[in-house]
Amino acid sequence: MTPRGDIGLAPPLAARETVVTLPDFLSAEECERLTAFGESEGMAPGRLTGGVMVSGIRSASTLWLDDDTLPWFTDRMIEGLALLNRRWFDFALMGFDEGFQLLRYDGAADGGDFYDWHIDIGRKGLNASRKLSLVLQLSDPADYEGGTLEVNADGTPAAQPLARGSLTAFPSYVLHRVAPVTSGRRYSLAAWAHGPAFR
Ligand SMILES: O=C(O)CCC(=O)C(=O)O
Ligand SMILES: [Fe+2]
Repeated sequence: MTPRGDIGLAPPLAARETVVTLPDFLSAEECERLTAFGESEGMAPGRLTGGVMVSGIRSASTLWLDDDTLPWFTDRMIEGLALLNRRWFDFALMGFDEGFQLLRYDGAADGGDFYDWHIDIGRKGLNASRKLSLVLQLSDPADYEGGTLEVNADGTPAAQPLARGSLTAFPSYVLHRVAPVTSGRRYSLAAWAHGPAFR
């Protein structure tokens, strides 16, 4: 029977994956450039998500970067996104419509900064068109304890690689969290590729 419509016509992928990490996406020196930039601009502490106060969901300091803030970094992210999407996701994507969010999680023995279980797709504005989430590990894992990014795609939380400079990608409808940082300081950067609704 001849398939109707475009079913079965997806381009060849390396594999279909839910969570993919590119190790060594950035060098240690490039990670340092990003965190130093964040500190020079000032990172605002807060418990914000989607511009709304949601006390208890997230505690972290943040700074938004526009696509023209650090052009070298934007170029790298576009390259990384193209590679990830071509090889593993094959989503219809338009771009990084909301820039990039630099995050700082400060540790405390009695419960430091964290980001509790959530998905990145929201109901309103740009949050509604998020499709692929990207998380960049900017700290040396020796600099903090706790703070592991866990992704729960199949009922079991899976700890993602901590290595500095690695880039982890997963669909924005997948549950994930950052465990509380119990000592030291962890920096990361989150980005979202947007596009037309899943169908
Ligand atoms: O900091 C991280 O590792 C993840 C951040 C995150 O999940 C988010 O900003 O939506
Ligand atoms: Fe998230």
